[in-house]
Amino acid sequence: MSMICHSSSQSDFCPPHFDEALEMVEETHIKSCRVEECFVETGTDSTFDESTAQDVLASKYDHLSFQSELILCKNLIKVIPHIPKHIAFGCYDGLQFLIGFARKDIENIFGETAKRLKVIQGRRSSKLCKVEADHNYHSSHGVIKSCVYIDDITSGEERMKVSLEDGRNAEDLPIYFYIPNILVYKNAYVKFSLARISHEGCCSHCFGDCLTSPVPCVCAAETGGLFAYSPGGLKFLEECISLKREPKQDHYLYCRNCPLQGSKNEKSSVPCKGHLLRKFIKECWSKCRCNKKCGNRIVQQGIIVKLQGKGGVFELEDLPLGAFVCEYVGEILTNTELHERNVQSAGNKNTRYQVLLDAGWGSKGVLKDEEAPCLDATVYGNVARFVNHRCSDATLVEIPVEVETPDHHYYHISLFTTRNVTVMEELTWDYSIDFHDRNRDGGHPMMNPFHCLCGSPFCYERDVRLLTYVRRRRRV
Ligand SMILES: C[S@@+](CC[C@H](N)C(=O)[O-])C[C@H]1O[C@@H](n2cnc3c(N)ncnc32)[C@H](O)[C@@H]1O
Repeated sequence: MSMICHSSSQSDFCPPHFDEALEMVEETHIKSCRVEECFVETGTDSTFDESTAQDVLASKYDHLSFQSELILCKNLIKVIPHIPKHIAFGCYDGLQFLIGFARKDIENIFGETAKRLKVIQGRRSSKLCKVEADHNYHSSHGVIKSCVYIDDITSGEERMKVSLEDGRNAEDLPIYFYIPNILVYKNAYVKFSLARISHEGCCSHCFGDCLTSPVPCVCAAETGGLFAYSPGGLKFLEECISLKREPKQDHYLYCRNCPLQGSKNEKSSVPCKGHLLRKFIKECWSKCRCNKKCGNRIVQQGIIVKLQGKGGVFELEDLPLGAFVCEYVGEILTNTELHERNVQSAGNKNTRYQVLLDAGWGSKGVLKDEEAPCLDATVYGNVARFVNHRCSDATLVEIPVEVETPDHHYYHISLFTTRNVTVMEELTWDYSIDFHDRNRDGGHPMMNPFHCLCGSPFCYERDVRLLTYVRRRRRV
């Protein structure tokens, strides 16, 4: 792992403190892989010789009492007179820093020295966030693959930081804005507002924590009198998982003018492929009388687990079966608006991150296109937009969760673990793609078609490839 700190457009920039760097590495990497050596390389984009560079370094770190650290970790610091500009563009008075953590012997390096380093207190105002490099960098410790590292993609919007490492060049990264909660775009109509409170479906007589109440409250009615978040609720969760993995024909609703097929074809003659009708969770909310800390308020609290984006989303701590990971957040828009948006961006090969909120169509009927709400996380979204697809045995399952309204047309797509997940396991979600569809977007026209690389033994596309192969062989 490497980190380059740069001062571009930061007037308050100050170089990172060692303990901050160590803390960050501990948070993001030590749990997942053995960090075995810590080294610091400093350099300039000017032509300082080694001793001048060292002097400059010492003077720049003077106000951070870095000099003492410099002595302490003399054997860890290597001064290279010149770090190429493209590795660390932007610099601190011509001085650049590359702090690296390589693998060797964790005990030797993170033993005494690290302990002492951690004791040194310094200013913590440096922005230890973006690692940006255009090319692989040949440091004295080997090739450090260039990557973009963002310490917190949520910019403090979530309670937990979510870091991101991406092997692409900074300019190749898709532009998006992090939002922790759903935002409504233009015409979408979501039937709830504080001004329109009715007590329908909320526990207006409860107090304290509903989970400890001897009688299940009104909100638990949706889950058959069982709180999904209580230990007994695991049964409910398992039902949700098997409904998703082994749906029966009668779990599907087939509509006459399917908005999903209509969004692909101007004049839809393609029959509906069916909308899987799901089980809902209803959370207590502000309209209820229970305490804000009531155990039946989980999704609305936001992310509380440690996540990292790295070509997918990874878990930085062990999680039990049924843990809430995150909500799929995006812009809410009507199916008509989404269709218009897709027509305008036709030809644009960027990944789309769109989902139709159709989990409750059976109970309330099918909405017209200009009413049916969809989620689009392409430009505005949260960490869930980075979750990759895995066929069948994905580590996450989506469950519709009602918070503000018992109306099944608007809900929160909430991702829960389908089993115990260990640290640094990839979190995946079955997008419900029909890989048998020759157009490759039949089952999920709101996502770009792709060839599945999930590697699951139950990979749907592998089955399709196998079938095609067998058919071809038979023809020969
Ligand atoms: C919601 S995004 C997932 C995050 C994406 N990997 C990223 O970094 O932005 C969906 C896209 O990721 C890629 N993807 C996700 N799961 C995949 C899989 N199992 N096999 C191949 N590509 C996948 C596809 O390009 C898909 O359109």
